[in-house]
This record gives sequence, structure tokens and C-alpha cells, in this order.
Amino acid sequence: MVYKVLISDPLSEDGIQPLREAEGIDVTIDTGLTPDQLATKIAEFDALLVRSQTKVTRDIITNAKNLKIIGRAGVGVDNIDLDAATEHGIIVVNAPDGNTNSAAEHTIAMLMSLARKIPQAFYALKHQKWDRKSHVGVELKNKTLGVIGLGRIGAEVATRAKGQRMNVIAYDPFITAEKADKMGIDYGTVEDVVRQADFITVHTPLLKETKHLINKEAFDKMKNGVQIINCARGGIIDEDALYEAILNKKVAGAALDVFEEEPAVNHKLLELPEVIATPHLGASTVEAQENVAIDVSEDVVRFLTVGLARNPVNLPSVPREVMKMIEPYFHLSEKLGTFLSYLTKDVIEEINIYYSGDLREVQIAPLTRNTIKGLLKRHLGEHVNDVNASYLAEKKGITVNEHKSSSTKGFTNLLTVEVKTSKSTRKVAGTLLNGLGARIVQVDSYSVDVVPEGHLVFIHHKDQPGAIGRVGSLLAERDINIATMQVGRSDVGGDAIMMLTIDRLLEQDELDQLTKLTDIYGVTSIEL
Ligand SMILES: NC(=O)C1=CN([C@@H]2O[C@H](COP(=O)(O)OP(=O)(O)OC[C@H]3O[C@@H](n4cnc5c(N)ncnc54)[C@H](O)[C@@H]3O)[C@@H](O)[C@H]2O)C=CC1
Ligand SMILES: O=C(O)C(=O)COP(=O)(O)O
Repeated sequence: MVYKVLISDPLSEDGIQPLREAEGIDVTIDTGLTPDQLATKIAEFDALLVRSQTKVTRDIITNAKNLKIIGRAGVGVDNIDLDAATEHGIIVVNAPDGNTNSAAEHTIAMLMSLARKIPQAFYALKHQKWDRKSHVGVELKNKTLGVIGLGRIGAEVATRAKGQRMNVIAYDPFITAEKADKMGIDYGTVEDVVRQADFITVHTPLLKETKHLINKEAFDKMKNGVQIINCARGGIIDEDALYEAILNKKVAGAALDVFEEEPAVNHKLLELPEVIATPHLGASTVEAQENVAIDVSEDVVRFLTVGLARNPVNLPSVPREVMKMIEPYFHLSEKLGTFLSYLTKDVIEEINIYYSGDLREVQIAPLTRNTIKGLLKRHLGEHVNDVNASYLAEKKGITVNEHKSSSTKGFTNLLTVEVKTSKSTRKVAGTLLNGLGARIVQVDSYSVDVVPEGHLVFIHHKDQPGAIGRVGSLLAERDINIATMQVGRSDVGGDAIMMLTIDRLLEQDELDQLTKLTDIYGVTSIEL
């Protein structure tokens, strides 16, 4: 099997070595594709690697019939339609750490250039103007820097600004008093920040909530002569409002690395002498580009070869130690889901998953996704995977409930899955037996002991002498070997079940014959 990887934005050649060196991975670099060309070409690829230029739209994702993973060699994923990727079961990974330092350094470079009007002075001098009057700056020392978004980059910027002897006030919904104290900075609301700061720098992602976070109302609250920096994303600051605020002298200067529409040429803000700008260069250093390309290439190789990713964006990330703890239950959770998919013939309304014993201590979300995957895959098709399982369940109106339960029925760990349809409730439970592997230990109210593998036959019948014999004889006549057999009953002469493991798949006519036997209520052939 050879996986085809397309790189559609310029990436560091040294950084993509993990892809070049991996076995079974074929790399194509094509950085000149139009959106239409990409929408056609993408169909043949298993992985797509991008920076911020390539817009990975719903159209492109819909055409990407083989695509399994999109790697973003950088932080911001606002150029990727995450909902469309999730719906199509495509995992999106990014490289969150590799360019933090470069973006922070670029922000400080912009801050200092802005304060001392270095680009404007340089521009004048390049045009033979020795002008010392128009380029008088201000000091940073003792000024207040307002930081909105105190994540990786915002925190680095805050620390470096302290080195310039600035006071720093920050807003971030996740900032704690302890973190602010440790960093020696103040914290407050967005309003506190915009009212108190002499310079304001934004470092949030571009989200619905942060679009135009800095708008006319925010500018109105700012100090006269405030200076603004955006090295995060175009759109966090309302460009029209910024333009007006510069014209009416509220804002004395702005340093922009990013724009609402990129490439931003002939932009009205660039005509203003108060505005300095770079063409989205925050992450453009040799070091950052190598770092992010390595991180994302390694994740693509890891995902294509072992199905794990370190930096998933559309799946909660699972720390390595947690992964180790839950890995043994992975297989069991999917098998229990698949098993139940054979028993539930009607529309599923609710899934209840009970985690008992040792399972109460582990991170259960990945196991829940895997159970749902097993349950839905047989009906919805092979495209159901960990990425889209929960989304598809929700789309189908299925309620999924996770429970940590104390009932272990004597096992050290017990995973019970219950499915409610409009007509019935079915249940299956499994465990991992020390040294022996996975077992199904309960089906509905019956105790069993079955390895969840291979060709199973689940028979519901009347507890009558001869029922088991008739099944055995029919299978023998058809030369079908029974590997294991379990029986259980509710009460003497009442409902009973047989659970068989056989050596080959039943043909439809064999299934029909079994169903017609005396005292047999129903037969389900199950492939695990
Ligand atoms: N110009 C460039 O080339 C680069 C730009 N970036 C951009 O920088 C931004 C930040 O990157 P990182 O620091 O690595 O991300 P991060 O995820 O570490 O930090 C983002 C922070 O923003 C905070 N936040 C979210 N919503 C907020 C809101 N409404 N108000 C205040 N804070 C809010 C989050 O709590 C988080 O702490 C991203 O938009 C990224 O795309 C990143 C690298 C290079
Ligand atoms: O990492 C980010 O979010 C960036 O904005 C960097 O973008 P780029 O990869 O340089 O196009």
C-alpha cells in the first residue's frame, strides 16, 4: 500500500524529511494549483499538507474521495473547513508549537518598528528624504501593552514586553490569577485592556467569537493615540473601523502582518502613513518553517501508518500515557458496537455506555467514539471513523450517554453497551481478561463467554429438549464446524439463547433453514 501525499503550499524541504524517509509514502509538491485544479487533483491523494495560502474548502473536501488527513504546517486552521473535514471523517492536524517563538519575535519587531516609525523613516530615506521631524517616536518603557489572547504566542509576547520594561495587561478567558501573577502581569476584561493600554496586540485564533473583536465600540473606549498590532489573523480587528479610527486620530499607528483578504495588495489601510505592514511573515523564519514541517510530517506518517495523531484539531488530543492505558480496550469497544449493530434492526434512538471497574479510571471519550463507530459502520459504510462517529450519531438524532458504573459483575473491568430503539433495548457487555484477551460476557440478560472474533451465530429459542440438537445436526449436515457454543436461559421452558462460533460464514439459505427449525425464534449471523 502506497499513500499519496500532496503538499500544496511551500514547506521546508528539511522539514518534510520524515515524509520522504517513510516507507510507503509518495510525496508530490505542487504549490501553483488554482482552487479548481486542487479540487480535481485532490481525489487521488490520501493526505494534504498546507500552510495558510491553500483554502481547503468544502468543495475540495467533497472531491477528496481518498483523503484521510489534512496537515496544517502552522497554527491557524481558519483556512480549512473543519466541519466539512469532520463530516467526511478526515482528521485535521496542525503544528501548534513550532512557530510560537518566530511569531512572538515578529510581534515585538512590529511593536518596536511602530513605536519608532522605522519603516516610514526607512521608506523616506530610500526616496532620498533626510526627514528627522516626521519620524519622532515614543518610548516603550513604562507604557502599557494590552495583550488579547494569552496563549502560546501572547504569553511569549507579554514576557518579552516586560523585558522592554513595559507594563502588561492581558485578557484571555483561560487566564488565571496564578498565571498572571507568575508572569508579573495584570489581567482584566477586554474592556479593561482596551481602556488602559497604550499599545494593543491581539493573539487569539480567528473564530466566530473573535471576528471583529476589536471594532468601532472598542476603538471608542481606547486612549487617544493608542497603537495597534495584529500578527494573529486578519478579521480579529475590523479593518474599516481601524481605518476610521486612524483618520479621526484615535489610533496613532497600526502594525499589521495579517489581513481579512490575503494577499492584501491595493488595500486602503496601506495608503495611510500611520500603517506599517508585512505580508503574513510571522512564521516565516528558517527555524519555524523547519519545526512546523517536521511536526506535521511526523503526524501524517504516524496517522497513516498507525492511526494515531499527536496534534489533532477536530478530535480531542489523547496524551501518550492515556493512549497506552486505553489501547487494550479499543478493539473490544468497537467489537461490542459492531455486535449490537447486528441485533438492532430498528432506528437507534439512544446509546448508553457503562464503564465499570478499572475502566472508571481511564479517559473514556476515545472508547465511546470507537463504540459508536462499530455500531454505525455496518449501516452507514466504511467512511465512518473516529473523527466523524460522534458527529454522525448526532446527525442521526441518536443520544449518546456515558456512565461510570460501579456494577462490575465480578470482573475487574466491564464495558457495557446498551442500545435503545423505538421497539426494543438490546445490551452487550465485554471485558478484558488478564492474559486471555477480550470476551463478550453478557448478551441482553444472558451470561456468555465468547471471544469477539470471527463468525458468530446468535440464536434465540424456546428452552425445550432437542432445540440444541436440531441446530447441531443442521450445521453438521452442511459441514459447518462449531468451534464454541454457549447456552443460556431465563427459566425452565422459557426463553433461551445459543451463541455459536463457527468456522465459516453462513450462507443465506443456511440461515433460513436454521430460522425454520422448531422452537427457534430468531437467528442472527454476526461477523466480528
Ligand atoms: N502571523 C503569523 O504568521 C502567525 C499567526 N499565528 C496566529 O496567532 C494566533 C495565536 O496562536 P497561538 O498563541 O499559538 O494559539 P493558542 O491557542 O496558544 O492561543 C490562543 C489564545 O487565545 C485565547 N482566546 C480565544 N478566544 C479568545 C477571546 N475571545 N478573547 C481573548 N482570548 C481568546 C485562547 O484562550 C488561547 O489562550 C492564531 O490565530 C494563529 O493563527 C500563529 C503563528 C504565526
Ligand atoms: O501558523 C499560523 O497560524 C500562521 O499564520 C503562519 O502562516 P503561514 O504558514 O506562514 O502561511
